[in-house]
Amino acid sequence: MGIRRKKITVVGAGFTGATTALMLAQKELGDVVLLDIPQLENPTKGKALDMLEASPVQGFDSNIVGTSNYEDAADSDIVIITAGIARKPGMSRDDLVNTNAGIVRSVCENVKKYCPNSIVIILSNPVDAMTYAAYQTLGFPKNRVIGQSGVLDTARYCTFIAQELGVSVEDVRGFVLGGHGDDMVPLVRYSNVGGIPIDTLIPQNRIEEIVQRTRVGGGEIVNLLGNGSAYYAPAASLVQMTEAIIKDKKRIIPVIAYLEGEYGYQDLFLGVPTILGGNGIEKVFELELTSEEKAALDKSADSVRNVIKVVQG
Ligand SMILES: NC(=O)C1=CN([C@@H]2O[C@H](COP(=O)(O)OP(=O)(O)OC[C@H]3O[C@@H](n4cnc5c(N)ncnc54)[C@H](O)[C@@H]3O)[C@@H](O)[C@H]2O)C=CC1
Ligand SMILES: O=C([O-])CC(=O)C(=O)O
Repeated sequence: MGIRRKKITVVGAGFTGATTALMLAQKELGDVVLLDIPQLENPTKGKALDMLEASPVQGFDSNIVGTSNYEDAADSDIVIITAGIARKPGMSRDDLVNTNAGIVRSVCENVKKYCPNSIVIILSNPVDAMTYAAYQTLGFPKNRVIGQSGVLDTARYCTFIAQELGVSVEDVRGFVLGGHGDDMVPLVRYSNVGGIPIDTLIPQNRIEEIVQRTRVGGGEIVNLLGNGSAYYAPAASLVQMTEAIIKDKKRIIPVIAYLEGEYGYQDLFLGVPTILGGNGIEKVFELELTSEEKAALDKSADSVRNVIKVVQG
């Protein structure tokens, strides 16, 4: 039996989906299927072919096809869902809930049918609630249904810390807990540069500004773009998660995971630190939190629960 390349389907060929497809192929993580609605079949095929024609220049051997037919996605190892509408200035992510819940559910019906053994990563917003909707529709075990927020939120946080200190982004460590909304919880106590705690290097008022800028980091980009939301850093985040799974790297990454008692929460999807490997979410770390940190996480969990209630009907 030959060794088969991994197959990765990206549903939604818009800004985030197309960027993700190209980055996945450039890293040769597998063959990529880019899938959008039938009305956009030709543009989707065109994007995929254009990416493929970059492969001789950049020297990557991943195949990329565009389609609107789930048969082309059959038996994918990983499915990344970016389908849905994005917010515009003045909107919150939660304003997208009804439209995107319908889209995510219809996509997941197909994923369940054509890719029953896949690991599914959800990006569509409001992502904590969309991951919940996907989990309900897919009926997959919880380790195989994963939402993306923590990698992106942490990336923003680490960017701002590196800028503040004028140090390499490679040496910044930290992470963000909670829902993908304005009350997410960057954990300052667990943040360091080259092992040196940031609160010994950055004054408290500047740390607070960095935390606040991180919380509204998505909105900052939405306001600058004017007609859509971020896609380069979101795509890079999806690729990091995909790589951790495909290479079974067992990376410690904050992702949106289904909680059944962890941190005291039941039947909730929320951003928490996990081990991400070949089986998807292999472990959820339950950190000791101070009473202040726990209160902030409770507030974020309450916001997520309110949006989940909408998808629960
Ligand atoms: N969780 C996160 O950190 C982030 C989430 N997002 C979210 O990701 C989503 C996509 O964002 P963009 O790519 O910028 O939007 P976009 O509008 O550029 O692309 C969305 C694509 O989904 C497609 N689509 C709609 N219904 C579909 C269906 N039933 N099947 C297949 N494809 C379908 C559309 O035709 C469109 O091409 C938005 O909901 C956005 O809010 C974006 C960035 C970060
Ligand atoms: O802000 C948005 O609507 C898109 C998103 O989730 C992000 O960039 O964090």
